Amino acid sequence: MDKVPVRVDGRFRLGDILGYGSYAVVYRAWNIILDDAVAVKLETIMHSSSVQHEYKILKHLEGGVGIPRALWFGRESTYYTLVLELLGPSLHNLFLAHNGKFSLETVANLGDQLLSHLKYIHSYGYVHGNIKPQNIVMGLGDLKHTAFIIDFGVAKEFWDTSTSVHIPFCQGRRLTGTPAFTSINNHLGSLTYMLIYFLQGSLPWLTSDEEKLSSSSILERKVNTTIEDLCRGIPVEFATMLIYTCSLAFSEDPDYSHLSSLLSALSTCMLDLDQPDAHITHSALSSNEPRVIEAVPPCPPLRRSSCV
Ligand SMILES: Nc1ncnc2c1ncn2[C@@H]1O[C@H](COP(=O)(O)OP(=O)(O)OP(=O)(O)O)[C@@H](O)[C@H]1O
Repeated sequence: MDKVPVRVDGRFRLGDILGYGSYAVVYRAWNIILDDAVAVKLETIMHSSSVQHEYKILKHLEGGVGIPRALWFGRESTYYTLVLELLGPSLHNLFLAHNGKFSLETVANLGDQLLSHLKYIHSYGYVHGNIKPQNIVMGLGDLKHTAFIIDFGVAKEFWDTSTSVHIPFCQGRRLTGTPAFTSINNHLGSLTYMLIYFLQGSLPWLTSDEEKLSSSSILERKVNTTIEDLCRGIPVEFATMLIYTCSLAFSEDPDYSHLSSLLSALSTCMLDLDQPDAHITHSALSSNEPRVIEAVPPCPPLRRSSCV
């Protein structure tokens, strides 16, 4: 990385690193004029800029719950720079801090919030394209229970606003997103995988860090994993969600309220990620015990494990 500037746009003084991505490094920074903390994302200048693309989309989505505010975009020395509102820890980091499992209430609450954010993003004609634990962060202060979706670097318009037509289906395109969580047929599949991952503590196609699998090996493992195996021991609602999202046609509008009602039935309390996450307690289970998957409900032929 080239020498990192001390200040951006004369007013944002850079501090420690908050996180790394494949395109950019994100710093905590201080707005010396407003006396306010912000996040600054630096991307080395190349031909096209993913943070510029991200800025454009965030401005378009501005005001939505769970959408980070974009404060400034510009060039600073050899970097494209995006200044964002400062947010809290990612679900990836919180998951590690909670010993690799979240409670059912936490997962259902997160799922419900994220469904509503995805519905909002969808209503503006975009798909996020990279839903994974690193790209969901919690807010700070009064917003500490609000989940935010970050990193719109590979988000795409699926709706041609000039013609009001859904983009056509194309085969043979390179995979965008992250192989472990990506769901080729729809973005809701990635959300469902992520929720299952939080409950199960892993996914069958995830391996230890040492064993780096290629995208095609991950895909093969996904195709060979049945929904029964993936959802064993967790409430049947997650299998229902997966079957539903897998059955969606490329240009079909998802029924968000159906998915949300599945999760609301499981979410009876506030999300609390501050405390170490207690696993589902006996008392929580005894009154309104969620049904775990024993037999998977019928699903459309040939779709059973096609949600890759
Ligand atoms: N607004 C923010 N406030 C606090 N932390 C943030 C913020 N934006 C990003 N981060 C942290 O920085 C990390 C990397 O950010 P981001 O995912 O946007 O980078 P990227 O280069 O686009 O990543 P990717 O490789 O997934 O495309 C995040 O996982 C998060 O921990």
